[in-house]
Amino acid sequence: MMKCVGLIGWRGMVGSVLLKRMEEENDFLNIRPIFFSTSQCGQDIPIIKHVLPDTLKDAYDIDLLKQMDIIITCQGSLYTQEIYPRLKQYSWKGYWIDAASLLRMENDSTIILDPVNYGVIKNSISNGIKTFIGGNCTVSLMLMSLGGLFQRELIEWISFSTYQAASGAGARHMIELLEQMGMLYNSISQDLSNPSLSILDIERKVTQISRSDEFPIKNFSIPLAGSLIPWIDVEMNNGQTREEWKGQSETNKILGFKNKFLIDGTCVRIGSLRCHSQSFIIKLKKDLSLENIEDIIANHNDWVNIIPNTVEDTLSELTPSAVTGTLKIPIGRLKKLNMGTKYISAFTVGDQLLWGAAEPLRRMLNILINI
Ligand SMILES: NC(=O)C1=CN([C@@H]2O[C@H](COP(=O)(O)OP(=O)(O)OC[C@H]3O[C@@H](n4cnc5c(N)ncnc54)[C@H](OP(=O)(O)O)[C@@H]3O)[C@@H](O)[C@H]2O)C=CC1
Ligand SMILES: N[C@@H](CC(=O)OP(=O)(O)O)C(=O)O
Repeated sequence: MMKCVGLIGWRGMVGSVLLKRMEEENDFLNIRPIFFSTSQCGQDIPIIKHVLPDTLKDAYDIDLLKQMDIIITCQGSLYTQEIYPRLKQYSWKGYWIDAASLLRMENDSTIILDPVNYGVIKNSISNGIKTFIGGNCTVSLMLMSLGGLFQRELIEWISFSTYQAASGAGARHMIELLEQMGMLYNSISQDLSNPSLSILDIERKVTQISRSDEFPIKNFSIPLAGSLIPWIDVEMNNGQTREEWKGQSETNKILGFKNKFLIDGTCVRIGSLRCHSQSFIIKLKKDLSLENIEDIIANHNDWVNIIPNTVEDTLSELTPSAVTGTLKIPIGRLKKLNMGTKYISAFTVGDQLLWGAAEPLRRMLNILINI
């Protein structure tokens, strides 16, 4: 019999990317979906291929939620915090698949990224684990790109610098970034064709506008357009931000280890829309040739792709604008560093709403409906 799957948070940014992917891959042919909403209960469900018309159910209706074999939620940590303990209190035996970070580090949850940790996921299912959580977007994208080096345990440590898109902060932040860009352009659009003004006159005007009271900064709290923000998420007690802390802690949990891999760096918000990029300095345990390293990386999964370290290939394949909206995981700028033959650099780009959020969830759903 087809499994009854409750979908919550499908209307949001991550959830709508998830629905689109499920529709593209005909996932709805294999499940009996029930759509929930925290705010639109009673309205029609979205029109989706292979799904019969129905009305939205109340996402706080515990009696109905209890009847689901699987619940997949992209609604966020507040919803998880309210509903998950109540379901557990009622000894609900279904599977919980969640995009939110709240339960990621719990002992009875597994972080899901099956091209990287299928074995860990299978073991968890065999051991009765019922809670499967999508990883942090930056961590998942790092593992999709460097999975081969992790799998062979060739990494001594990684230092990262990230270039994270506005979408990671949520839809309202993306809108604000575009409003900031628009306001900056509108303030100088006439000046650009005025030959008597120098670029520094124009820049001064742009800077003044970005520092003025009318500049839209409600969500980011400071300008992002034309600037960057070297701080993501809350402060930890060791100087790291929580986003930086996730690099080592989530990576090790995903791979089934406790602090085996040393990973640290700086996370930075930049003005791209939905692709996170990351620059890595890696110390390897062995001196391997670049060709060997490239083979190990390229053979790890179907989405990672080595971009030759040339200007043409880098500019055409290794940018957010080339990758946005695709499942591609390009990795390039691979080279040995002056520090020694075991030190390499690499640069990767990935869509943080696909591999960084929605795709691992729909793949986990498929693993569960096939067991
Ligand atoms: N943004 C990201 O990159 C990532 C997010 N996550 C997790 O996923 C959670 C959801 O994130 P995200 O999708 O960005 O959140 P959104 O704010 O886009 O959506 C969350 C919910 O808000 C409600 N909502 C209210 N008004 C609207 C509207 N106008 N359009 C769409 N939805 C609306 C919907 O619930 P309803 O239909 O019930 O009203 C929706 O499910 C996050 O809290 C986080 O835990 C995880 C990884 C990455
Ligand atoms: N914090 C990430 C996005 C995100 O939602 O991460 P997490 O799922 O770990 O809370 C970013 O801002 O880019």
